[in-house]
Amino acid sequence: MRIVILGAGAIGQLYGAMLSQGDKNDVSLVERDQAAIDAIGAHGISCAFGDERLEAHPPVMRAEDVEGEPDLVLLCTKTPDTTEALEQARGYLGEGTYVLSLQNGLGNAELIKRFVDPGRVLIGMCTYNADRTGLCSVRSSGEGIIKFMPLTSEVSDLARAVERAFNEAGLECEVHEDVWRDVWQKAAYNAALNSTSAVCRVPCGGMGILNKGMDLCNDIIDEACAVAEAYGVEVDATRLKNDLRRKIFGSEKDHITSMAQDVIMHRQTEVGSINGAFVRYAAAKGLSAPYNEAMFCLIKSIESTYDMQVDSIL
Ligand SMILES: NC(=O)C1=CN([C@@H]2O[C@H](COP(=O)(O)OP(=O)(O)OC[C@H]3O[C@@H](n4cnc5c(N)ncnc54)[C@H](OP(=O)(O)O)[C@@H]3O)[C@@H](O)[C@H]2O)C=CC1
Ligand SMILES: CC(C)(CO)C(=O)C(=O)O
Repeated sequence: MRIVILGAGAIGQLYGAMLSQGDKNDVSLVERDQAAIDAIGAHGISCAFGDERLEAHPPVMRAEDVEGEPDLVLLCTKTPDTTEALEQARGYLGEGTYVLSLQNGLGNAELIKRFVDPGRVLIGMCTYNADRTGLCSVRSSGEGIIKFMPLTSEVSDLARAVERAFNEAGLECEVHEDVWRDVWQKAAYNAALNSTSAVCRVPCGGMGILNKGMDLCNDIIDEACAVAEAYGVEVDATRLKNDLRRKIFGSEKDHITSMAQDVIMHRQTEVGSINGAFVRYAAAKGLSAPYNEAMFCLIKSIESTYDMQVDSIL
């Protein structure tokens, strides 16, 4: 399968390195950061899974250098960059090209539908984690699952081939007719963990240190799940809260959430499509979502004051 990965950041490098193993797939990455293009071009990608290391050398380029039309475009930019990335991909989005988003947050399918027919939109979620450790290196606990669905709920041969490609690459993956419940649950999980860990600038394990931190995460989850239910999506808040507790004391303890990575690196975050989305979806049903709104306002304030923040007074 010919795959173009849009965004050679943390998760893009993880997928890129794993999917390009062997000779089954023809994988390339598209990146806008020239320093990352140069580093990956010179050294390849290095993925660390504890003491194990995987090295891979997939080609990486700018959008204008992609030749031909891939079978699959795998979106690995942050959500505020999706529109720009797909604009730049217009030249190689062919009649047969599918676009898959496993990005966090809500509203990703709506954005992709502006560029390809709904029949070629694949939407889902991923619980793998990836932390950048350099321009061309990442680390991951290596644990997780990917679930996705065709937006039209018709599971095509291509969707099955995508599922197979991920599984053969060692990334557990399932395609179903409907994974909206998983997408909303993942968004609720991120609304709690990503925003709080980003405010505190700590790895996930840091949120387990104080019961108060866990209580706040649980309140955000309860509120996000109530919004999901208002849209007819049945989510299991208790399971999510247990999952959160298990992961922040276990496999995700050292992971720095993608939103905390953004705040630490002074970048724009995905808070608008995570906590912000719950606030908007709640308002559209006449509900309020005060915990999510507070986290949204805090992260937006942090984002807009990077150049004013004080690290020391001496
Ligand atoms: N990291 C993780 O553990 C997980 C991440 N996710 C999701 O995966 C997605 C990607 O996250 P993550 O990998 O952490 O993000 P990163 O910020 O590490 O990577 C995104 C990359 O996309 C690049 N990019 C932005 N715009 C374009 C463009 N127009 N063309 C080409 N490249 C572009 C960025 O470049 P630049 O540096 O210039 O901004 C950056 O290198 C997000 O939606 C996130 O929520 C989901 C599960 C886990
Ligand atoms: C925390 C994690 C890895 C969820 O499993 C995530 O989605 C992120 O860092 O954005």
